Amino acid sequence: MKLSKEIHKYNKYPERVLQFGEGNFLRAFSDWMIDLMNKKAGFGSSVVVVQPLEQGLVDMLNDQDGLYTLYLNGIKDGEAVREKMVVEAISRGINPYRDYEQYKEIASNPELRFVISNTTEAGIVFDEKDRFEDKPQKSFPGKVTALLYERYKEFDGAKEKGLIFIPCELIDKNGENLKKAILQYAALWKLEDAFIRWIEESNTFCNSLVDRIVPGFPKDSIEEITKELGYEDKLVVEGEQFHLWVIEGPDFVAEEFPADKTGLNVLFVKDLAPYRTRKVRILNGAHTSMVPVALLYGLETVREAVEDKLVGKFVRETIFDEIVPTLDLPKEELDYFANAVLDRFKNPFIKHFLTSIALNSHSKFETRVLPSLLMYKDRKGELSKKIVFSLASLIKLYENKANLELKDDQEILEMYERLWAAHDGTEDSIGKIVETVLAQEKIWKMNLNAVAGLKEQVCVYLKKIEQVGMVEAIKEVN
Ligand SMILES: NC(=O)c1ccc[n+]([C@@H]2O[C@H](COP(=O)([O-])OP(=O)(O)OC[C@H]3O[C@@H](n4cnc5c(N)ncnc54)[C@H](O)[C@@H]3O)[C@@H](O)[C@H]2O)c1
Ligand SMILES: O=P(O)(O)OC[C@@H](O)[C@@H](O)[C@H](O)[C@H](O)CO
Repeated sequence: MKLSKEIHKYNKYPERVLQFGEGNFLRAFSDWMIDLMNKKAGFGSSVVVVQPLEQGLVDMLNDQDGLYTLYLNGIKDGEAVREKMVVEAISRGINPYRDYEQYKEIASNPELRFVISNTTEAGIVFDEKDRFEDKPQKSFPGKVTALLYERYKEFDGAKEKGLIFIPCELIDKNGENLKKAILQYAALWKLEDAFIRWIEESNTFCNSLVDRIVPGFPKDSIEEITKELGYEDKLVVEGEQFHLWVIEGPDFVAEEFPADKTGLNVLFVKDLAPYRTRKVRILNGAHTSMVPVALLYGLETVREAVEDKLVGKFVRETIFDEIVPTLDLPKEELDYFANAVLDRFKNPFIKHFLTSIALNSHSKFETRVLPSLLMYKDRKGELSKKIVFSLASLIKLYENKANLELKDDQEILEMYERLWAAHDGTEDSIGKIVETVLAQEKIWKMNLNAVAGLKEQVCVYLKKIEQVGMVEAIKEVN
């Protein structure tokens, strides 16, 4: 028996929320919150989900009438808990590549008010190849611009039909960047000035920062879970208990989106920059910098990494000695956050695979780790050893990318292919590999060979890893 409305009755509300992205994160985060807001704060809104890519999960979602089971595992009020619930927020999913008319009709729903998205770091982009006539446009902002134009025409530019955007992509100023891309499309497609004014004046683009560890589908334990549930659910999603959503926007957003009235950890603020920097540098920075080291060490999950004697020490010292000193918030606050993050990493109920965090490691290293390396050098006048060691490990990790099925930008994968194939084991050859990787301005937004001493230090560590393997090499920096 599969999960569906036949076995789980639920209320559908007007579709007031449009969601781009049907991935694990939103289903374990904002959809869960909207479900609670419907049940506890009279929000009265269903979510219509649009699949941003041609391939995706909306068929599966529709097959289960928008329902899925969420497990929230972790520590709540000091107690270990494993809660499960069926999330009822989603009314249906649409694949705009197949059902464009259905997608277009969303624009003329007078009750629509919010747009939530998570299209990964790659999603909020302007692609000048997108054309107005495309059905649909390739990029997420292209699709939204076309939809907004439909809405603008349908309601004659009525001010109250503007939408509130709360993007969840983990990029700086996600709301502002989405708006910028939409305005670029409006200009590219030569849409009228009045439409551009309507975007500017009647639509609201909030920046937001999300935080919840969501490992996703529990592939390891799905058989037991199915037995426990008594029904089949192809969209089970697992996340931790901890959650934080920081939303930067005008006051009326908090009134209209009553997440903070339901005991949820949702903050409406005027400036989210400090929250973002703290989270991205400490939590995501620790994740990204531990991945190559822990994988080469032979570990599989985040928990194993922080609980291992040597790798755990490496992770803690990276955070407290090399990341925290580069941040500007009060030290006690940073230490408190960092300790809480380490506790979250040790969550015994969550299996967070290092290989899943490894996806696109290079762009993550650039945004989440490199700023700490550069700031540390600036402030202390020397290199942060552990972060540099992590960079050397990253280069080594990509030698055997096929073993771990590492996914990254194709150009990056091809570069490593060439570099490692030409490697003859000599110091010169290591130097060549390191110099070439550090020179990739497309990845690092600068030539890292310009950082004094960096190339030499990466070479030293890479050579050590080559010679003695990670289990011994990590002792160099511990
Ligand atoms: N999983 C977590 O713990 C977590 C926590 C906070 C933030 N995030 C953010 O969420 C993202 C991953 O989401 P997920 O965990 O739901 O993964 P997922 O693979 O389940 O979902 C990814 C979603 O992004 C869409 N997408 C992917 N590439 C796209 C592109 N180029 N254009 C438009 N849409 C695109 C997919 O269609 C899908 O809906 C990451 O970028 C991460 O920063 C994840
Ligand atoms: O989701 P990614 O792949 O961008 O990054 C991996 C993790 O660092 C990330 O998912 C964190 O668990 C999350 O950002 C916690 O809020």
